[in-house]
Amino acid sequence: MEIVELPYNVEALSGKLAVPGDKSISHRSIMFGALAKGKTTVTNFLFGDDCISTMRIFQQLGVEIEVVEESIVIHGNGFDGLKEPKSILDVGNSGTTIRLLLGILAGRPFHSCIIGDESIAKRPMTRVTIPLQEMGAYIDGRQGGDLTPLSIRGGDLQGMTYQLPVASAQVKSAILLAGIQAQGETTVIEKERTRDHTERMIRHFGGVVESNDLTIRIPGEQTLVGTDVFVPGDISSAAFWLVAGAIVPNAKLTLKNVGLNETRTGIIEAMKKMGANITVSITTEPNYFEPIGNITVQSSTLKSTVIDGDIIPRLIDEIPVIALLATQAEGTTVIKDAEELKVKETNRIDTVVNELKKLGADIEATHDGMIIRGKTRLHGGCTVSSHGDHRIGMMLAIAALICQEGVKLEDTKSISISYPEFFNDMEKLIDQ
Ligand SMILES: O=C(O)C1=C[C@@H](OP(=O)(O)O)[C@@H](O)[C@H](O)C1
Ligand SMILES: C=C(OP(=O)(O)O)C(=O)O
Repeated sequence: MEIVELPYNVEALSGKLAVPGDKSISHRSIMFGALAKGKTTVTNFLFGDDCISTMRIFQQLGVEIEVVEESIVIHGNGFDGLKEPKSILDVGNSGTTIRLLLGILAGRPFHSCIIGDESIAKRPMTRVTIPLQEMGAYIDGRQGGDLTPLSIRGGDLQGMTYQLPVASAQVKSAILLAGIQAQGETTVIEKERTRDHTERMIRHFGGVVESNDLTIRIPGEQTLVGTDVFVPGDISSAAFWLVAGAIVPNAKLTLKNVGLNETRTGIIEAMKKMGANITVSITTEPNYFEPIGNITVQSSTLKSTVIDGDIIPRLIDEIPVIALLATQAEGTTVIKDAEELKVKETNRIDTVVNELKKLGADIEATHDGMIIRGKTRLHGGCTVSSHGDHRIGMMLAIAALICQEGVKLEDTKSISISYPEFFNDMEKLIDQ
């Protein structure tokens, strides 16, 4: 297993950086490009392992997808353009790929087998397979269709009304992707607002979907039309530099062209509440389908906070790095209502708590989050592990920047899931 010696005791960070394309939007750009009729060109696509898994799967489903210079060109032939795959579809480590794919395949009249890696094999799928079966798809898998390997044969879908039992954009999106192919209308009622990239992308590809607070309605049997997509920078990747900028002394960083969709900007609100010195400016035209802008962060004096309730889905993937931020805030920070962390790439409550403790943090796990007492000096002088979870690996690499002694990071390969250039970008910010 690869072990990397991380930079530590860093005294300054500076520079401007364009973080890689948004992972959620990159997945969807391939999917919608494949389902639309005509040509779609995607620029600033994230060439991370998860999005490459999505691209390969749609190629296996018979869609012509080419990489032209740094862009992706997709020649979609509509929903009927998807063909029965001759081999198993492997989603790798990607929860977004498997759950949205199930929604798409639910309406296709053929059989597919789906597998993923060891982490995917533990992640719950009945949250999507139950509603999709109710709409008319045939799905089976280990433990009553909850775990991979899964097999699916799409059916003639009927629209339905479904109240989401969990706040999950992946579940919402799977049902919308089935609903857009079904007979009649489908209504999804969310528990809390989650990222709305699927809804925005349906409209961007000429489709119809109505959202009113927590209720989303989609008419069935729609046709989508190919279009161009510029993928905004990923705020979930920018999050690592936002926290680095706030906790490293003498830091001033600007992150350019970051997606600022309000269903994703919880981290900016939480950091501001903690006293972080952050400024944001939107740079896109008001009618672009996703808002984009620049964020500047500087070294900050931080205070503790409570993070709970409906902000959780708006910063769910940033909680590991927010926990690190809280170790540098004066007082006790409480993160709750975040049980969903247990079913990510790892159980992120346990991995965050165990790994940050090794570095000297005062942090404890609760049933739905964590409690962090600050401000602590992180000592380092040990080996930590990503446990194969990209967000844990990057959070630990940022933690090392403020450690007194060297830190070794085990299992760094996972970082290429969402941020293949992470260590190069880190070097740029330390060097300048
Ligand atoms: O729809 C998406 O692109 C995602 C939704 C979230 O998952 P859940 O829907 O399981 O909350 C998030 O954690 C994941 O990284 C990406
Ligand atoms: C949870 C994540 O992704 P996914 O669910 O797509 O594996 C993530 O990127 O943090």
